[in-house]
Amino acid sequence: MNSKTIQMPREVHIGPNVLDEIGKICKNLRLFDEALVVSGFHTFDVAGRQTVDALESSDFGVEVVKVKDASIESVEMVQDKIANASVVLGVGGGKIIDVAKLASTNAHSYFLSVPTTASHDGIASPMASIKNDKGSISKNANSPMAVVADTGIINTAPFRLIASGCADIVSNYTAIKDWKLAYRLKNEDYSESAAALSEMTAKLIINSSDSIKEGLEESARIVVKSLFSSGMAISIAGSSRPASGSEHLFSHALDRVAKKPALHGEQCGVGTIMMMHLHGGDWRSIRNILKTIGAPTTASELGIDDDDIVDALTMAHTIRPERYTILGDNGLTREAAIKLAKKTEII
Ligand SMILES: NC(=O)C1=CN([C@@H]2O[C@H](COP(=O)(O)OP(=O)(O)OC[C@H]3O[C@@H](n4cnc5c(N)ncnc54)[C@H](OP(=O)(O)O)[C@@H]3O)[C@@H](O)[C@H]2O)C=CC1
Ligand SMILES: O=C(CO)COP(=O)(O)O
Ligand SMILES: [Zn+2]
Repeated sequence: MNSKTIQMPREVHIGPNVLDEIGKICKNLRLFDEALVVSGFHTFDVAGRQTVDALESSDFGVEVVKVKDASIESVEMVQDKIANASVVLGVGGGKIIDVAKLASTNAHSYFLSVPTTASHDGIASPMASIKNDKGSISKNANSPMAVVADTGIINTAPFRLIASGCADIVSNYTAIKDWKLAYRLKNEDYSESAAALSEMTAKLIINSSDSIKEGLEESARIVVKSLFSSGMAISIAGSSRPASGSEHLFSHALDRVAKKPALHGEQCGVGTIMMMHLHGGDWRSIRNILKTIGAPTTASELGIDDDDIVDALTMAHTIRPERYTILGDNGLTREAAIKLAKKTEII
């Protein structure tokens, strides 16, 4: 049997005010001297500056780089700044964490994931989703050495971001159905334990959906823990398969065609409703869960034109042709896409 390596974070720090401890956390991990903080144009004010202050008070020299998008150019820009840094800290949402994760992997530097929101399950995963002119590619990267999730900060993020994180997890349901299909039809590698963990995480969010409320620190904690365990499913699989199927291809396609795309998890949630219908599953219950969480369930709630939904449905299968899903090798015809989006009341 072939050997396999599974990477997991070494430490997870979660709770209010853990960000103030980040200097000590780095030192306990035997990281010293120079640190590079990668953050976003909003998230620097939310948590980046506080990260710099905490590191400086533990005697780190700190450089800061702000990133706008999750492109390969951003990864290269960050990589160029790493030079002497013993550790790279990604402080922000999904795109910041992905860029810092991949740049630190390429530069053989350690990486700490410091999420400012619970909007995506890349917080602890060993993958980075990088956008290019074809949509999105999933690149292997090192898992973070540690995750420092300050639920006091995450809790103050707009609730829309937390609801989006829940929808990203709900999408595990169709991702697993697609994965099983690819296993049966294409003999693709499949991991029972990764699939079970991914589905269990989605169930956990559904069972907690009534208690996920705006402004509750406990809600932020539940969602972060679920995103973390979804990331662990990705670690076990060694690919994003357990958390990304046809619904994610639809979201990546929307990122290309929509004038103003919505949040990643929001788009994946709407995609899950439609892909569950294609799988012959209970799409209405997926829609009800998303509604309970407060995530969008229609094109207009996403702020996306009906035509863009249909275009994204017809091109989704082209985004990662190697990832077989319910969309098959040829995808949906325009007529089938319109029928699907209407039947599920997305448009
Ligand atoms: N690697 C993996 O395994 C995975 C990767 N992903 C990827 O993650 C990305 C989605 O992440 P997501 O976080 O939704 O999107 P973004 O990283 O684009 O963040 C969305 C917006 O939220 C802002 N923001 C973040 N935190 C706060 C806060 N506390 N208060 C106010 N604003 C805040 C960001 O600000 P700013 O402008 O400062 O960035 C940004 O404007 C996608 O690119 C997706 O492909 C998703 C799942 C798994
Ligand atoms: O978003 C992800 C899992 O939620 C990662 O998936 P992708 O590989 O499709 O970018
Ligand atoms: Zn996702």
